[in-house]
Amino acid sequence: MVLDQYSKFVKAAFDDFILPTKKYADVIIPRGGDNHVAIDLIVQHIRTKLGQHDLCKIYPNLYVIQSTFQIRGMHTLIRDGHTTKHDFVFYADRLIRLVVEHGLGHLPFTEKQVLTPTGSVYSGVDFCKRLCGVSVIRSGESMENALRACCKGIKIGKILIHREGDNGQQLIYEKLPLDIAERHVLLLDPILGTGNSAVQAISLLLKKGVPESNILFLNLISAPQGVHVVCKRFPRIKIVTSEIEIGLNDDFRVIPGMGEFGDRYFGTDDD
Ligand SMILES: O=P(O)(O)OC[C@H]1O[C@H](OP(=O)(O)OP(=O)(O)O)[C@H](O)[C@@H]1O
Repeated sequence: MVLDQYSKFVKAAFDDFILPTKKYADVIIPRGGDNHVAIDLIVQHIRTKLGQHDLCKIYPNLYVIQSTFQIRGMHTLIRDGHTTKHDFVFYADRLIRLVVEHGLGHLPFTEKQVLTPTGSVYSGVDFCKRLCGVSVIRSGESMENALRACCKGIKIGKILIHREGDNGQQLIYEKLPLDIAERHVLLLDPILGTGNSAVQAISLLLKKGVPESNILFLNLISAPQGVHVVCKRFPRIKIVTSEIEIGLNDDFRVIPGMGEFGDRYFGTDDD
């Protein structure tokens, strides 16, 4: 029942977009009992969605992939702390594949005509050829398979950045294709938190001669703080993400987030 009202509420809030959400929630679902928790969750969700909408308006190079119930379902599973490693990897991989495919859609293309078996001409496009991936070790490596599955034989470079809290970022290791400056670069890291790791990684790519507009940063979740930091500093890079988060906690971890992505994906957590 509450969910039904919630759907109507979400639709109305988005249709009108000007409704003061909390007040509206109070009117639709009277407070009291379990509804109190439901309202808070709804308000939190709407705030995130409205914030996401605002961020995309502020930064035209930020792309949040269109949400569907399948995508919400995948997020629900990978964010659930009780999800098994096997399921976490399976659903993270599904989401990553979607983000990668979406990201590739932002690459330039050339027009191409082909002759179909019926003898007709099909006016299509040719894929952008000069590409490479760069994964931020370690979590970014989880995105390499999806990129390889979409781009046959793609070169993939690596960057290792040591992270401590909200600062202390330090570049430890890098191995990049020698001709990276002539390529479009798909930067891979599932989490954008404070943005400090991304700033380090992007700065290195720029130092190697990659034009800012040739960088596409692909991630699963982005905290608004990280989006502000990256988009303000590098206004020409594109960010493709699947969800915008509420923010960061006192430890500079993304919330609601999904915990330590690398540990959960590679099975190095304690469980
Ligand atoms: O935006 P930031 O605040 O810099 O945080 C994001 C970084 O944190 C995570 O890596 P983590 O340091 O947890 O290492 P891991 O990939 O080895 O798990 C993530 O994969 C990013 O690289």
